[in-house]
Amino acid sequence: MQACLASGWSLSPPVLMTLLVCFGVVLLAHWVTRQRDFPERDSFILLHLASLWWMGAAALEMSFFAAECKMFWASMAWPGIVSTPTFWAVFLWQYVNSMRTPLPRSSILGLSLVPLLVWALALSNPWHGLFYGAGSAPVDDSPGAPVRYQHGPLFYATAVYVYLFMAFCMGVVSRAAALSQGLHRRHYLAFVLVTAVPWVANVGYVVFGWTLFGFDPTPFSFAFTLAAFSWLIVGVRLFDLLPVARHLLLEALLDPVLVIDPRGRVIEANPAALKLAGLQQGWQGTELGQWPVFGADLQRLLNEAGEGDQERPLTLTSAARYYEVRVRAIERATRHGPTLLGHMLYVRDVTQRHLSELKLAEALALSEERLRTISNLHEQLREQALCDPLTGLYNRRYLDEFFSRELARAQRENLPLALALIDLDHFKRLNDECGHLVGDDVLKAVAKHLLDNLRSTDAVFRIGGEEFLLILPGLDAQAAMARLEALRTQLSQVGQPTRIGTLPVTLSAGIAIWPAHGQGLDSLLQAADVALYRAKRDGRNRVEVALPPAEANRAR
Ligand SMILES: Nc1nc2c(ncn2[C@@H]2O[C@H](COP(=O)(O)OP(=O)(O)OP(=O)(O)O)[C@@H](O)[C@H]2O)c(=O)[nH]1
Repeated sequence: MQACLASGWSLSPPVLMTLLVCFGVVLLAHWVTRQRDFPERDSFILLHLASLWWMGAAALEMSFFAAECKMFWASMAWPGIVSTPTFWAVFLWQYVNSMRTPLPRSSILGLSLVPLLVWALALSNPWHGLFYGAGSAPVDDSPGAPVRYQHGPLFYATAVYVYLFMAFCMGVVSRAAALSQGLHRRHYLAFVLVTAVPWVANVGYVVFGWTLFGFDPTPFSFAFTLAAFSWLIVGVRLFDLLPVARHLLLEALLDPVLVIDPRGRVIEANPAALKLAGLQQGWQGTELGQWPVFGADLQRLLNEAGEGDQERPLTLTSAARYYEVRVRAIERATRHGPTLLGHMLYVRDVTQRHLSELKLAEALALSEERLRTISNLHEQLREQALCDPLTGLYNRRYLDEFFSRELARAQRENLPLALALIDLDHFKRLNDECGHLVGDDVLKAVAKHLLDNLRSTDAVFRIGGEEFLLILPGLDAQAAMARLEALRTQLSQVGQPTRIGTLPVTLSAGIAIWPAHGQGLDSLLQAADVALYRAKRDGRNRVEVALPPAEANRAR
């Protein structure tokens, strides 16, 4: 060093410019170390330390006049030259894959082996001459003239090694740019550019002999790299804004979120998830199934989840809370299709909604029950409105509805329809002699007698005090006569039970047939009434059929 200083040196503009870039890199690296959350910080700093080394050695090479001093510092630059693309590749790989874990020391050491080996080979060049050939000499006789190097096989082997890393870097960011969209794509394209400029400068120097101020232009291209990184980091805040924003978002979420790797280990959990599990630290990398409170349940859901997004209910009986778990596969697109990187579990607390749903279902069941009661009551009311309270028989109100239906059926089926008007004989006398209550008993007994002897298609109505009406679908005069005669005979043969014992009761009846004796209810009732009158007149305890209309008119 003393000898080199003695042989002369100068701080030429290229040297000053390189030192300025070095200063900028130091400032940037310092700024990065002070950031709270800077992903891939280690590899980023190592990358810049390597480039700093490279530029420092290049600055010394440019400043010293003696050719042997220049060659010494050119050899000294090699650890930086080889480490720069190495850690550049590591940084990009971590950045593109969002790897937040720091680089292990063993990896740093392993990746430093080749740069150290190359350094040793470069420094020992005077003995083997495999790095720079004997033809390496200053370009002219001027003091401090740059050395034009004759590159040996070890130089080219190292260049290939370095270019493999650079090619890897280009591949990683180009692919990331192709697979991403919008802002992310623009960021990745910026990385493509930052990677391409030093590489192009170096390829130009090695293959085409490009030089800047007579030197390898690569260290000077770091001025561009520095400017680009400063812009990306300080201007766009690329490295801290997006990850920090994502991190803050995850922290701010009130719902628990967990990220699980393909081996079922929790690699990320937001504060809500930790709170629910009652964990604080030491959870990273632990098995999801072992997590307290919900681990086993979530693991089961995860095992059951198939392809694509799934939404599943989860009830934590211990906490009396209800959740909905969204299981989302995290995949990376590869040439051979998507590769599973893990799963994201988004656990949404739906207790409030679930309880409301339960309450709603309860209210719904209650209103259904009430509706059933109301409709039963309605039915009862209708029954009561249409039935006679004493005998339980249909009353006059239901007669119109029933008759219209039966008449329509008779018309449709072309069948006769019989009406029989029944009146108890001397009922007034019975009432007077035995009392009204006994009269009621008789009315009930007669109603029962009529009901007991009806077909399912027939109907019986109480249409007046002791007056009943039978509607007998499908019966002509003869058949109706036979039915009424049977009813009358049976009634007259047995006494009717009352509160004072059995009492003899007889009835008289008048029959009218549709369509022979009338077309509507009124005309048929009138015809039956006339026939009943005849039965009463002719001695009671009789059944009479209405006369044909022509004969009836004559009889009037
Ligand atoms: N117990 C009782 N009697 C009633 C009821 N409705 C009407 N009556 C009585 O029924 C009797 C009807 O008598 P009437 O139609 O005049 O004639 P009747 O005594 O039956 O004589 P005929 O019909 O000519 O055989 C009256 O005494 C009414 O008070 C009732 O709901 N209960």
